[in-house]
Amino acid sequence: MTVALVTMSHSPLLGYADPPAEVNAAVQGAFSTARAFVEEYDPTLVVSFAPDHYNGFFYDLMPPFCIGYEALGVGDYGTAEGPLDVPAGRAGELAQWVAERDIDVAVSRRMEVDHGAVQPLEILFGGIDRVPTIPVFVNGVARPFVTMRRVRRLGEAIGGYLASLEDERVLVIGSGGLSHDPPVPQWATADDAARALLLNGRHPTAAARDARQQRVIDTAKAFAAGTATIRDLNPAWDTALMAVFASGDLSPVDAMTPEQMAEDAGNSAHEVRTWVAAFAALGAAGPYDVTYSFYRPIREYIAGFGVMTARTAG
Ligand SMILES: O=C(O)/C=C/c1cccc(O)c1O
Ligand SMILES: [Fe+2]
Repeated sequence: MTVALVTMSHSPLLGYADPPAEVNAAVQGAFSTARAFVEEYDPTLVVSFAPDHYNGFFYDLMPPFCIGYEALGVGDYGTAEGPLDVPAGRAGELAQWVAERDIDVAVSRRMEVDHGAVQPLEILFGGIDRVPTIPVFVNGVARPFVTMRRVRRLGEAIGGYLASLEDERVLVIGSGGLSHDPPVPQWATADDAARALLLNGRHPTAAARDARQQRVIDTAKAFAAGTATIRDLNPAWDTALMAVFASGDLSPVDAMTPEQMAEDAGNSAHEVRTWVAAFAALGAAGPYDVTYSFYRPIREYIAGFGVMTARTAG
């Protein structure tokens, strides 16, 4: 049994914004390094922890966690549309294992996933159906949020299952974060039209999707120009959290609260829950070494942009 990890920020603006060439080269270099790490490891199974941005999960039924037995990319921001290669039997075993360890997870026999889950698979594998992948939704945008301790325990429970798979080389992916505050609507401040989207905005028309995406693209341009009203990135917060992940002792995340996280690092900083779950899963399989760490605050992408790779030691 071996387990390896890639955690990475995602940004739907990757194909829509134009940062300085040097920044773009640095990000592409980080992706190349992560890709080489994955190619060398050659995983037989991927467990992808990802949030959703009101493309697959809505307030008509919003679980904190969900394991997909089948999954489809929705194709937002030009990402791949269509089925992932989900090993349904393994996904069912995983859900049972986690339930037996007192963690309540929803399951979906038809999970719809957006750029949060799809982008890392495209970057690392060149597609969403190249390697058997179990998608695990971790709510990172829709209040209320479970405690960070709970997320860590979910990761540990999943890591325990992965460690039991003698015949697999498992890669866990955590997608999202770090500090960022993109204009994803929130229930408390949304108008009626936005609330309709948050409640049940599945399968929007092309025009509705374009309008929604254009708003984010325009905000990114304004943010880079220094004229947006969204919360700024917080490199100190981001790098301190990455140091916790690298240390192997995740207990400091238990003290993090949603209120303070939003205050310090923006309303989408909750996406780091996917990193917590991924590192906790890796740590449950044994001590690990971080083999690569990249960080840049990139306003054009509305993202404190981090990439880390790690694997069980020895
Ligand atoms: O869902 C959207 O429209 C935008 C999401 C977004 C924007 C910027 C950075 C991110 O990590 C996002 O998920
Ligand atoms: Fe996101």
